[in-house]
Amino acid sequence: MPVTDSIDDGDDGEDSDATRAAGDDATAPEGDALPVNELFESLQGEGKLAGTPSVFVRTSGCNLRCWYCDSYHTSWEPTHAWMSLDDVVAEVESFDADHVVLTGGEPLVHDASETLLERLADRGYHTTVETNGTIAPDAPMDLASISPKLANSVPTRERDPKGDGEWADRHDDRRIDLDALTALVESYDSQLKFVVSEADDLAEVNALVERIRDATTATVRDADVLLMPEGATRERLAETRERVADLALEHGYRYTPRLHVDLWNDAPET
Ligand SMILES: C[S@@+](CC[C@H](N)C(=O)[O-])C[C@H]1O[C@@H](n2cnc3c(N)ncnc32)[C@H](O)[C@@H]1O
Ligand SMILES: Nc1nc2[nH]cc(C(=O)O)c2c(=O)[nH]1
Ligand code: SF4
Ligand SMILES: [Mg+2]
Repeated sequence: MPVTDSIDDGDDGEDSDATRAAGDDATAPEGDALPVNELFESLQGEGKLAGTPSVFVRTSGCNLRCWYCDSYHTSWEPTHAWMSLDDVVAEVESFDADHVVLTGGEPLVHDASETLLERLADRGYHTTVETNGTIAPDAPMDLASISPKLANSVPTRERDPKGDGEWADRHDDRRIDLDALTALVESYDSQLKFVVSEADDLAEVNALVERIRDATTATVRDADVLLMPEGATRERLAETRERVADLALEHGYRYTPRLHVDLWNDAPET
């Protein structure tokens, strides 16, 4: 019997866009497997571990639609090949790096991501999960790299890469889940990595950090709050990064570069 596609955009029964765009590869195989958009070795470009040689496993499928998403083919038009977890682990092991970054898309929409994290932990890898913070998993990870989405991410009609604004309300309703954020910061070593475009974004960053602090007994230090300039290309980063660095200084948060964009612009597998 064919196995139902498990790419989940978070909609019960409404994942047909993700499924169709993936073509023949859309059908999940039997057994533990993930829809993988790309798997490569690079330097971690973002966050506390920036500069660390790492293997990146990028899954396809997301429950949000940030207008600026730099991984368009995992969210707006997901493409992938299904890989068994055996093959994912074997490919990870073919590289020298001892750090693995599980990203997407939103990797935590897939149950198999939890199994993959267990298998990587068993093999002694340091794992980072890049997540939008709307889903709290039950799996080992060494760093939860949480990127809660601000209002500046909403794909309004003017900003929607597909032009119709169809996702705006759904994205806005889903982008902040305080319970998931609280569970993540309580369960894991974590960083909160906000994509910032304008000075006005900081009021929302400050308010959300305070809400998270009020909701948890875990300590969220200013040094765990990172401001990352919005920009998928060198050209766009040249417009945002100095402003965002100044905002980090002003508010006492950390600034994180996007090393991979500085080095390799928007090339795939970097
Ligand atoms: C493609 S996302 C995948 C993981 C997860 N869905 C998330 O959003 O955290 C990886 C990282 O890239 C960031 N990102 C995506 N597009 C960006 C852009 N245009 N400028 C800056 N950061 C961006 C996200 O905020 C996240 O930290
Ligand atoms: N080099 C590099 N570092 C990254 N850190 C987080 C990334 C991501 O897309 O999640 C990423 C990425 O795409 N490339
Ligand atoms: S949550 Fe992450 S993968 Fe999903 S659309 Fe936003 S940036 Fe892209
Ligand atoms: Mg990236």
